[in-house]
Amino acid sequence: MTRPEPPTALRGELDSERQYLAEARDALRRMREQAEKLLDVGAGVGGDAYAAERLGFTLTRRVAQLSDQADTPLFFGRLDLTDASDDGSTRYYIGRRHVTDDASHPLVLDWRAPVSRAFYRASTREPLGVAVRRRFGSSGGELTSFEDDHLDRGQEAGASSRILTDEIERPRVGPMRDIVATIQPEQDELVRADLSVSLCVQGGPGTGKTAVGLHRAAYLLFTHRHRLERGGVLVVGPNRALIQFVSSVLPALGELDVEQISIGELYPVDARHIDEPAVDVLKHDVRMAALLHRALWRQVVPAQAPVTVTHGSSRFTLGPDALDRVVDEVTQSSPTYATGRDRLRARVVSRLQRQIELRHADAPSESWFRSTSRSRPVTRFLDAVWPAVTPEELVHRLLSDRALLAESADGILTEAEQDLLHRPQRARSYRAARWSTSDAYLLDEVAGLIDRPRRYTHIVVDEAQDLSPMQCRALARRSTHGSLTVLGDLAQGTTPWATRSWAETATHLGRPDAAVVPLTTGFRVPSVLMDFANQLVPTLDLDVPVATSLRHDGSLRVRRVADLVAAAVEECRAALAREGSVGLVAPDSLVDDAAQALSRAGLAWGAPEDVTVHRLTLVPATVVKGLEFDTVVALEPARIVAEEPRGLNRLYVVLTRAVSDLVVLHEDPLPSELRTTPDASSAPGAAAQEPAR
Ligand SMILES: Nc1ncnc2c1ncn2[C@@H]1O[C@H](COP(=O)(O)OP(=O)(O)OP(=O)(O)O)[C@@H](O)[C@H]1O
Repeated sequence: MTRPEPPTALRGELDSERQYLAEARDALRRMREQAEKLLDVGAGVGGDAYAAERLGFTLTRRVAQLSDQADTPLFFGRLDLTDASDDGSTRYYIGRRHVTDDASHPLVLDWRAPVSRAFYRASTREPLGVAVRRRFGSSGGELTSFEDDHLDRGQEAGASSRILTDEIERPRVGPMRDIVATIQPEQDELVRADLSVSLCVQGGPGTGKTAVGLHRAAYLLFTHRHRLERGGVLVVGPNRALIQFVSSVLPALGELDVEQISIGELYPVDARHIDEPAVDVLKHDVRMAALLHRALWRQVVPAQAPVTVTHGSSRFTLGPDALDRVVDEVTQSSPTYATGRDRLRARVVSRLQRQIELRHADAPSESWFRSTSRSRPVTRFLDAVWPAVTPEELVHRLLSDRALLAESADGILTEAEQDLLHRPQRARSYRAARWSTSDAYLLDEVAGLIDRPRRYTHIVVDEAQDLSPMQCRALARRSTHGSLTVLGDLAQGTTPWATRSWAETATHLGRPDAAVVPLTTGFRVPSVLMDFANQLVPTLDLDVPVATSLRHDGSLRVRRVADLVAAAVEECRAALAREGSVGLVAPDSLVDDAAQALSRAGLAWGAPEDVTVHRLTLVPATVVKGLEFDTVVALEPARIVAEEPRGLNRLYVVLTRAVSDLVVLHEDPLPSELRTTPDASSAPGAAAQEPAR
C-alpha cells in the first residue's frame, strides 16, 4: 500500500530515524564481519576435534544470527523514558536483535530484553517510566512512518493504531511472520511468563495463540539461553502442514535450534494399517497406559534356576530365592525397565563377587566383573527373569496374543474392549507388523517405560484441544522437570478424543495446576466473518469465551450454485487476480474432483505442505486447522459437517481461516445452524448471499 508522505516537520524527523537505521545497519554489518573473522580464526585453532566442532558451530550460528534481513528494518519501536535508566540512557530503539556500536553501546535493544517490556506493556494508566512510545511503519526494509503514544500526556492509540491495523490487515503471502512489532499487552503477558510456569491458553480462532507460543519460545531462549541450550525447546503441532507454515517464525527471530515437529513425529511409524474408529478411540484411552504398564512388568518373573559362575577353579552360586530377593530390591527402586535390567545384572554379579571375597579374602579383578556380567549364565538368567524387550515386540505380542491381552487387561478393559483391540491376523513377527497411527502412542508409552525419552526444558504444544490422553502422556514424559505452553480452542476440537475441559488436558499433561488464560481478540478473521462463524458456537455446547475481531474489513459471500467445482474454479481465478494467498477448502471427499478441475483450468496450485510455493492451495477440510489465507473459498458446508462426528467443529475451523474474504459455495442446503447469513450487500466489511443460478 502506498501511503502519503508525512508533512515537512515530520519528514525531517523520519529522515533522522532513517539515518539512525542506516547507522544501525552499518554497525550490524561490522558485528557480522567481526563474527566471520572469529569463525576464520576458530577454524584454524588447534585443540580436540569436539571442541573445534563446538566452537565452529557456535560461531557459525552467531554469524547466521547477525544476518540482516533486507525486507525488515532493524527496529520497529522507540522508547523515550522520563528518567535516565541505569545505563544513563533515556532513549532505546527496540528491534529483533541487539545491535551495538564499536564501543559496545546499544543501538538497538532486543525485543526480549527487560527494558523492552515497557514497549509492549506501558499504557497511560501504567506508563512504566515511558514518556513517549514510538512505533515505526515500514515497507521493504525502509521506515515509512511513525506513530507516537505520548503516555506522559495521557495519549495512546491502543487498538486503533494505524500501524497495528496495517500490520494485521496486510495481505498474506508465504509462511507465517513474526509479530514482534505489534505484540499486544495480553499476549505479551503470556510471552514473558516465567520459565517455570505452565499455561493453557484458550483462544478463539486467530487470537494469536500460535504466534504467542512461538514468541514465548523465542523469549525463553533469550532469557534462559544457557539452561535451554542444554534442555531444549520443542514445538509440537498437529500436522506437517501447520509446522511448515509456522517454521520460519523462530529462525527469523534468530532462533535456529528449536525442534518443530508434528505430534505424529514423536514416535514415527510407517502407518500401513487403519484402525476402526472404535479401536482408534480405545487406543487413545488413558486406560491403555495402565494396561501397557502391566503387560511390560509381567515380563519380570520369578527365577526358576540358580546362577553359577566360576572364579579360578571354584564355582559360586546364587539360588532362586536369593535371586528373587535381588529382583525385589531392584523393582522397589522404581527404575525404568531397561535400567532395572542393568541394575539386576550388576547386583547379581556383585553378590557373587562378595561370595568370592569372603572365600578368597581378595577382590576379583575389574575384568572378572565385566566378563562375568556378560557371561552366559548371567545373561541366561536375565533373559528368563527380566527379558530385554522392545516396544514393537511387546505391543505386537499384546495385540496379537488374546491370552496375554486378557491377562494384562483384566480389570482395566471389558472383554468387548479386549476383543476390539485383538488383531489375530497380525504378522507373526513384530518386524513385519503393520502399525496404525494410534499404535505410535502405545509404542511410545512402552518406550517411555523401558527408557526415559529425551526431556525438554520447555514444550509449546499447539492445537492442544485435539490431544488424546495418550498423546498428552507422550508430551508429559518429555517435559518431566520442564514447563509447557498449551495452546488451543475447545471449539475447534475435531478429534474423537478432543477435550471439553482444559483441566482434564492439563492433568494428562502432568500439570493439573496449570492456569487457563483466555485470549479473546481476533487478529485474523474480520468481524463479519467471525459473526457468521460464531453462530455455530452455541450449538457446540462448550464453555468458551466468544472471540471478537479487531478487524472491520473483509467480506463474506454465500453462493448457492448448480456446479460446485466449476464455481470453485471461477472463484479461485477471481481471487488470484487480487493480492494475497488463496485457500480452496473442500470436504475431503471432494478434494480429488477439485484438484482435477483446478488442473484442467490451468491454475497453478499446491498442497497444504507447500503453502509457501503457490498462491493457491487446495486444502482438505481435515488439514486446514491453524492455516490462514487472504481469500478462502469453502465448499459445501453440509458435507463438511456430515463427513465427521465433530463436523460442526470442523466447519467452525473452516469458516475462520480467511484473513479478508470468505466465499462459501454450496449445492446442498446449508446446515441449519448457519441459516442466518447477514443481509446482502457488496460493500467491504459486509456480507452477501446469492441464490443458485
Ligand atoms: N499482535 C499481533 N499483531 C499482528 N498480527 C497478529 C497479532 N497476533 C496475531 N496476529 C496474526 O493473526 C493471525 C492469527 O494468529 P495465530 O495463527 O497465531 O492465531 P491462532 O489463535 O493460533 O489461530 P487458530 O485458532 O486458527 O489456530 C496470524 O497471521 C498472526 O500473525
